[in-house]
Amino acid sequence: MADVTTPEIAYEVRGLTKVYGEGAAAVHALRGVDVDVPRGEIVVLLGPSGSGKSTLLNILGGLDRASGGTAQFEGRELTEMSDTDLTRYRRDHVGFVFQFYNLMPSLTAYENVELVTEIARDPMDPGEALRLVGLSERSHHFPAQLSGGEQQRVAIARAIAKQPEVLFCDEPTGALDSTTGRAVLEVLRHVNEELGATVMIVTHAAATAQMADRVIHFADGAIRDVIENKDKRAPSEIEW
Ligand SMILES: Nc1ncnc2c1ncn2[C@@H]1O[C@H](COP(=O)(O)OP(=O)(O)OP(=O)(O)O)[C@@H](O)[C@H]1O
Repeated sequence: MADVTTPEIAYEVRGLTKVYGEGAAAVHALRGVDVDVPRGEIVVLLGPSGSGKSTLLNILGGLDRASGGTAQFEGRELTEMSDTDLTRYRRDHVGFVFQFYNLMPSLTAYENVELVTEIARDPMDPGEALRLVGLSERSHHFPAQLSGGEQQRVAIARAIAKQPEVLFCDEPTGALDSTTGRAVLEVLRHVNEELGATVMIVTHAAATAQMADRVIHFADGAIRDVIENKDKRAPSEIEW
């Protein structure tokens, strides 16, 4: 039975700002962002280049720090955490997938995943992570022997192997053709359903919004609107 005390909101963000640089060179990447991210949802962030999507993702993922405002993860204030606590938060609770896969070329798919499971608090078996992304057959291949889509699936396996509550994906299909990109999105949907992980995806591929529970539109460092998607589709049904 579900724990009734478990908060249903993964992230509660209020008045979040981020300024890079100072004085005349200052860039206001976030100008006061308010948003709630419910647990277990697929959330897609859309908006023009430079509108602040990655900045928000990086702050929520503990890779960067806000300049002002608050951001709570399940009731814990990220903006007030020490560097040590933020590192622990990153290690124990969140996984990242980027446009470029950042795999170790000298290690097999299995070993790339294992690298993370060796230091994780409650990891799944690397073989299980690779099975979840449909790559059991290629476990012992090196990155150079895998296609772009397969390499991205290894990167996803590596990110989910530590069983994160949240999976952050920044342009996960940016380097892939639409068919391969769709297969990678299918893996993300599978991860969301199988592990119950909240999945946040920054993308320029606006059609990705069709698979989201919630779509956040950014413009000029702020959220323009948040739309609940009542007609959520499987990636295989997305119209590009
Ligand atoms: N480390 C940094 N130093 C200085 N400015 C930065 C830094 N990171 C981001 N910015 C600036 O902050 C603004 C928001 O950038 P961000 O990467 O969040 O936008 P984005 O919406 O994700 O864009 P894209 O879709 O192109 O990835 C941009 O003007 C960017 O140039």
